[in-house]
Amino acid sequence: MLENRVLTPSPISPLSRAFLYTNYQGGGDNRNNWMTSLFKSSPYRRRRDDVEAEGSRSTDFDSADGDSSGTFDIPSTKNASIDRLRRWRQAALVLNASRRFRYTLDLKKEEEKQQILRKIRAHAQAIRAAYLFKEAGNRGNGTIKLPIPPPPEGDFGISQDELSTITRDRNHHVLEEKGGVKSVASALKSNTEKGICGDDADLLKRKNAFGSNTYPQKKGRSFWMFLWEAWQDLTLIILMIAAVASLVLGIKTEGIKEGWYDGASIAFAVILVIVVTAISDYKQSLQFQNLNEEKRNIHLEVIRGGRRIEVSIYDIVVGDVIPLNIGDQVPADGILITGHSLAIDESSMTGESKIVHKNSREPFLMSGCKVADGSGTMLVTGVGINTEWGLLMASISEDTGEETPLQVRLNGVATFIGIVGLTVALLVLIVLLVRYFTGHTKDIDGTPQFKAGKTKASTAVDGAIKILTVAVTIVVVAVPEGLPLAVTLTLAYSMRKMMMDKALVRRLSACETMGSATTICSDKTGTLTLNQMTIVEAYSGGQKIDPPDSKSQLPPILYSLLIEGIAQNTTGSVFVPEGGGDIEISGSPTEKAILGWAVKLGMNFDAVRSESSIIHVFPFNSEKKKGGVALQLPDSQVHIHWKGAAEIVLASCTEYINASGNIVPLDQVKVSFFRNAIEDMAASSLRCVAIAYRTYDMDKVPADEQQKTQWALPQDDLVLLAIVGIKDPCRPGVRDAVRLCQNAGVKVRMVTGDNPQTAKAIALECGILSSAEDAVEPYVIEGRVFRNYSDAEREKIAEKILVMGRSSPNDKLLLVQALKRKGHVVAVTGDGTNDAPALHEADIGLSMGIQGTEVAKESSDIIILDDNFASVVKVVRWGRSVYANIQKFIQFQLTVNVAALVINVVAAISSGDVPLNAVQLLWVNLIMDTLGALALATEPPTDHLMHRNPVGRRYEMLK
Ligand SMILES: Nc1ncnc2c1ncn2[C@@H]1O[C@H](COP(=O)(O)OP(=O)(O)OP(=O)(O)O)[C@@H](O)[C@H]1O
Ligand SMILES: [Ca+2]
Repeated sequence: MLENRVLTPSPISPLSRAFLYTNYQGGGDNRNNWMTSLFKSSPYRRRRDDVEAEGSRSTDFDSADGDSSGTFDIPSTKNASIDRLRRWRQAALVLNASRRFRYTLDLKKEEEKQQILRKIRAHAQAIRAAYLFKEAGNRGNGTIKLPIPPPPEGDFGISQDELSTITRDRNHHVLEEKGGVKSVASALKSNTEKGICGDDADLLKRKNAFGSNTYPQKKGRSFWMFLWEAWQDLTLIILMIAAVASLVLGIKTEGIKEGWYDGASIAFAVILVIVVTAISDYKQSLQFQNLNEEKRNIHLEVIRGGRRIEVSIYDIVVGDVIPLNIGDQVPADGILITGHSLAIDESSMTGESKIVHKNSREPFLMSGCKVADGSGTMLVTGVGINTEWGLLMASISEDTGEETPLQVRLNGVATFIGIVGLTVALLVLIVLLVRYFTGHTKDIDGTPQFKAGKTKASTAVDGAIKILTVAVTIVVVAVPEGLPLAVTLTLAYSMRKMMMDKALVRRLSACETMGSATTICSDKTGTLTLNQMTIVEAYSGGQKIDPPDSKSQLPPILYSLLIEGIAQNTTGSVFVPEGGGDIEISGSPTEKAILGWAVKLGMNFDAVRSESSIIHVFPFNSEKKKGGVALQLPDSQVHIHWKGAAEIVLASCTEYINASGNIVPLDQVKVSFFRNAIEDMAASSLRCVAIAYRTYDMDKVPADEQQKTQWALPQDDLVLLAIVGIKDPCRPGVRDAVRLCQNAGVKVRMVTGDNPQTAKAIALECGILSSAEDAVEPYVIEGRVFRNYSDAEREKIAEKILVMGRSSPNDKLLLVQALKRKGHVVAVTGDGTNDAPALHEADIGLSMGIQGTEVAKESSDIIILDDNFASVVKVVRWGRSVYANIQKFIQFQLTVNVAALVINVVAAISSGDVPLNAVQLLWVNLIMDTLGALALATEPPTDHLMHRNPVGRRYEMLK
């Protein structure tokens, strides 16, 4: 059971408190009903894109070859309509809908969530009050105590109520009255630049005054619920009736001492089945709850005491200053402090997929939304239950309502087998009845059991019931109830094991799909390499700087421009502890490498940053492969700095600063000098970044705030300042992992944003390319070339591509589509926000746990927690073992089922009696279905699995 996450009662506004008092009459339950009716009352319109979003995650279950042939298809597209799923569900003979489809995509729950959201928006205050009330009721153990928190302000200059009015109601007036975001920050004893001081006492004080960023979790279903559900199974109910009948019959015919055996052992068998099923289901629901916990526990950076530290989202407090970057989730309600081209996707909260630009006129940020573009910092003003997100999270229980394609298909198989069993049982029933009533069924001494006119009616009925019990038992044996159980068990087991291997499974179906993957398109940076970057080569002033951090080789004017560009044109930061100690550099690995180099060159980060002010930012993105910033200097000069992929930035340069500090034109000779330098560095697997700048007229800078946000920074006629080569070593073990994949028939392709030469060098290093001779088109291709092909051409060469360099996220998507059209089962890794489409399109999307953005994680099926390619390969292994185990289980089931059925049918027809009686059959079945499932489902994978070719899109389970 999940413990309640709220430790301290969150403070509530006077209004809510008034509400509590006026409504306090009947206790917690009333509140509950009132709330559910509130949630229920609005008519619900389902949004089309919601359905599609889910539909695209579900699979295409229509297949020409039915289940009877034993052939299965991995659906070729994720974009099957949800209706098909529905149809399929209705088509199956459902013995117990609730049990069988527990892990099915739960449309109703989705609808519920949307409704709740809408209601929350309308009744936020009232619902919050109701929650706190219910909480208090629960805590008080029946005796209801009203939560009267200490004065909410504590010793802060502003109350939660006022903060809520500002942020939640988007009230500009109150914000202005309070003196803007800076004054609000100081009222919260925070600082818009340095954040809160963040020691334990401070954090505690904030949690007491404003609550913590947690919400009461809806409790999962109890064990008794699972027991209750497990027992509502048609077969089990029939068996229960059979047990009672047998008990009555037995006692009547053989007396109380001996006659209870049969009935009781049937009953015992049934109880055992129910308990095992319930325990297994319950354990799985706990596992899913843990997984959800894990999924929600996002780690993010906050600025405390001027230094960036990583904390869990649950530890965010009011007053915190949080840097926001593209792909992040807004972790709490807040006000924007500074932002550049910041755009927020509010669709998860408002339901409209609209990107909202945030600036000083529209500074209110809502928890749970995603950063679609740009960057900024925010001041937290509301956490936990005081935000709409918190309320939403508190009101929905997240049961992973998913059934995987394999489960759905195997349900079909189970149904088919069930129908065969039913037919056979009917046959046996008829044969036995006919034999019995025609006097062909004889006792051991040879006298017929039934003689027309002589046998008593009650004896005849007894005889008929016995025959009926045999028939029922045959049905029960034939129906492989254990099959869905086995599949769920296998999936849950491999999911748990994958977790230990650093893969967090977001979608259960990914476990099985991964087993049939035929190709993996992997990122380079961070996945195949360590993502620990350092600058090892540098070119500046028209020459090579050796060693790269020798400041003396740089003319002063070049040095100061370079340092200015690096310090201002970055999303990272440098923290110098006051009392001495190691300098802390934070940011993306590339940024860290460049900042680290500048620090070694003698940069004083804070000092350089205070010398000029930022007018406008063009954030780095993987599409353009460069990022820029416009600076205003004290003398009203404007500098525009660019930093990005070396050959791209170099192409925009017309001048450079030479060794004596003069700006000189970049002639043909110098251009080829720099080009060669880039190629040399790339060939030794270095990532190349160029830094350049230009001056600009202040008059031409748009004065209007609105126009400025649209301003495209001038990006030509640049002056080259430096080109650096960054080393990012290959991960140890990647070479072996790649080889393992190749042996297993899974082709590994590298899709990277880096220079094709760099990509080639790394690909050779980790074995994706076997020799330098292979490193030619089409095996190695540039994103731009691939992009410009027609669909048909792309399809033709896609299979050959091993390395794609200088690719944009869209190229990745094109490659995935082409490969899928060729019939591949494609796994794709990605970390960036714009990798989301490719991750979504792929059969299995894998996102990176460390470097991955929230957006990428949400579009993925599996999160690789350690960003390591070797973990991806482990997932393949586990995926394959899912198939192997289910195959074994089906073989085992069929063997026993067929044997039992054949023996009984033959015997019934030839001798009128069955050699295996109901109790015996039942126990065989019991062991087979439950314990057999337990045993076979949890077989670990063997190395043998990785020497086979992948099953691919078509595979056979029953042969
Ligand atoms: N922060 C940055 N500032 C400026 N340039 C950068 C930055 N990060 C990367 N680059 C440049 O952009 C190029 C590619 O970046 P991109 O984000 O597309 O690839 P990546 O995602 O880092 O690599 P991969 O696709 O292998 O994971 C790099 O080769 C580098 O030259
Ligand atoms: Ca069975």
